[in-house]
Amino acid sequence: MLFTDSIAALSSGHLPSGVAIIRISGPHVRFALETICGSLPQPRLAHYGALHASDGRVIDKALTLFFPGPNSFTGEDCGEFQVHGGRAVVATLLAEISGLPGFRQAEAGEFTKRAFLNGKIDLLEAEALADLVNAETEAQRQFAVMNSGGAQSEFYLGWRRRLIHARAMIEAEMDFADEGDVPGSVSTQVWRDVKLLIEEMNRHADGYGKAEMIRDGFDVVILGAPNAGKSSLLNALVRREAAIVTDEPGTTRDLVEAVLDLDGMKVRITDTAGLREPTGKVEAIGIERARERAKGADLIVLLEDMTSPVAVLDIPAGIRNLRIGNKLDLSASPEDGRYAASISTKSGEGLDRLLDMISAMAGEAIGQRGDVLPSRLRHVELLQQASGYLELALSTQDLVLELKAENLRLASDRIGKLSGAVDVEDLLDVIFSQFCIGK
Ligand SMILES: Nc1nc2c(ncn2[C@@H]2O[C@H](COP(=O)(O)OP(=O)(O)OP(=O)(O)O)[C@@H](O)[C@H]2O)c(=O)[nH]1
Ligand SMILES: [K+]
Ligand SMILES: [Mg+2]
Repeated sequence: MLFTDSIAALSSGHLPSGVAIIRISGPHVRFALETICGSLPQPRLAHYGALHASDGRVIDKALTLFFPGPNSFTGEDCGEFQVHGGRAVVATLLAEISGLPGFRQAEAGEFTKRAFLNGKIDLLEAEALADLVNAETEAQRQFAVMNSGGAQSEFYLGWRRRLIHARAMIEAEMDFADEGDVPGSVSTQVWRDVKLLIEEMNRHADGYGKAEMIRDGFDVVILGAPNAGKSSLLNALVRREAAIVTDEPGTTRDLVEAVLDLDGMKVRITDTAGLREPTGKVEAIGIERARERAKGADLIVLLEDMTSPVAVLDIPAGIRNLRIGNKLDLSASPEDGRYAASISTKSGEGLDRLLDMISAMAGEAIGQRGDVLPSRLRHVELLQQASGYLELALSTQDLVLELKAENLRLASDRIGKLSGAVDVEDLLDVIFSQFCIGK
């Protein structure tokens, strides 16, 4: 695909910064570089020199790079100005570029969109690039870098090949059938593989929860009676005063959430109102929120003050929990078998052990690093549709081969939409608008 206009944007972060990178792409890039640098830099070699405005003023001395298409990120001619990251420098240069014929400011994700439309990357790789830009933890980075390198694409391509093969076999069988000679063993093998594919697709789609956990975090909710030390625990784990602590029971009313990077995994910790018979409206709502919030947790930490234990036992079913004893510094009998761990938020004793336990549980829930997982709800929906068509292909009456073949085609079409190999025009705006400007 050829675009007739050229785009420009600041691709580096907030200003002022040491260096700012302004990126341009499109058919007018050569002209822009010649005009602003005085001459076209050697392809892919940094050129150092003054950048000039149209009235002859020097804008800055900068490094300029030229990446001729099609061997560039977008597949078009691309350029990069690495200037000093002052607001006025960037504003002047951007205004200068925008004033050149054919240029306009890029929209969010437009460089990546052009890369996709020019066949440089597929849709899964584009989505993974967005994830890479947004990655905050090591697990997120590893997941994104693996997929931006094509791991997810290759995985689905394998399925698509098997489906195309199955369809070819069935269509061949249809031709044989006209001649009254049906090689039954071939089709038995094909349907066996289709059945296997359905299982593989469903299992893979189930992995979305793990991808969500990598992106949104492993969700830990602290529950316990008033004054158990829940807010103190949250503060100790995240090492800042995220929640108010007092010796007054019923201090915390609302949910207080903080995020932790634990061994490269994002972990969300939520402090809640102490559970008891509420003494007023606000506390009643707070306790209701605590109970609601706990239902969606990946792990509940049940905290008890060991010097006056009040066990909270009516926790939501089916969610893992750790019963933890607090105020070890005041406790006479620290080796209490009721608790998975004994801690003191005051002295810090036992906190590392608790963090190790949470980390192990998060690691187990997230699964092996390097697993290929569906990373968007879009993927899960297409996978479910594909496996639905395969179910239909299996269940359609044996003799209607045309129907079976059509359902195989629809399934492989859905898998093709994952990478954008099959028409996805309607999706593009949704996907690329989630990017930042300049990417
Ligand atoms: N000695 C000792 N005191 C603690 C410890 N942890 C918390 N406390 C104290 O216990 C009191 C209650 O602590 P909070 O963290 O507010 O307890 P909470 O469970 O959040 O209480 P609510 O929000 O009212 O439900 C405060 O006075 C804390 O300083 C501990 O490990 N040792
Ligand atoms: K309190
Ligand atoms: Mg509290």
